[in-house]
Amino acid sequence: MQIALFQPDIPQNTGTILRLCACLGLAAHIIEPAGFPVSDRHFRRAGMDYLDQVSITRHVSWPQFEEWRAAQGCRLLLFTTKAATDYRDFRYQTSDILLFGRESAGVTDAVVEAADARLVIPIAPGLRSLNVAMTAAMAAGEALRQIRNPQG
Ligand SMILES: C[S@@+](CC[C@H](N)C(=O)[O-])C[C@H]1O[C@@H](n2cnc3c(N)ncnc32)[C@H](O)[C@@H]1O
Repeated sequence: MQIALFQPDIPQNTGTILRLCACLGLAAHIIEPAGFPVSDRHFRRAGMDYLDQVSITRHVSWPQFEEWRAAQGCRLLLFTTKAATDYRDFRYQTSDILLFGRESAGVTDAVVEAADARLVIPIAPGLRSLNVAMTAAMAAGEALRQIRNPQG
């Protein structure tokens, strides 16, 4: 199970998600451009000392990420408010990549098209969306629960 962030633009959210990845043992992927510097140096300056515990791969563009993913043969599961499938009804695999969109604008149509599945965390009617780091935590929690307890 891996986590990918599409062009993140709020560093605090990315930091929270990288910490989640470190604590849960998940690899992280950042698809650039991001709205802030994503070099190791900048993360370290921001005090993210647990960075040593997480594998972070930077992809300079969406096409380059897709090239890498094709070589890996991993499914791409897009979390989006514009999906019909409840994330609890989907069957996850260990090799899946969970993808989350940019805070300000979500993802592009090309990303929506490329995804193997589009999943939603149902929220109260009339409300826009969850925070992206909250979404990542809920998504990773459900996916890992299923993978570690396939009967459950
Ligand atoms: C703040 S939201 C983006 C809102 C953006 N205006 C849009 O139209 O997508 C940031 C990211 O969090 C994730 N997200 C937030 N709420 C979600 C939900 N209820 N279900 C699935 N994903 C969600 C999605 O990956 C989304 O791209």
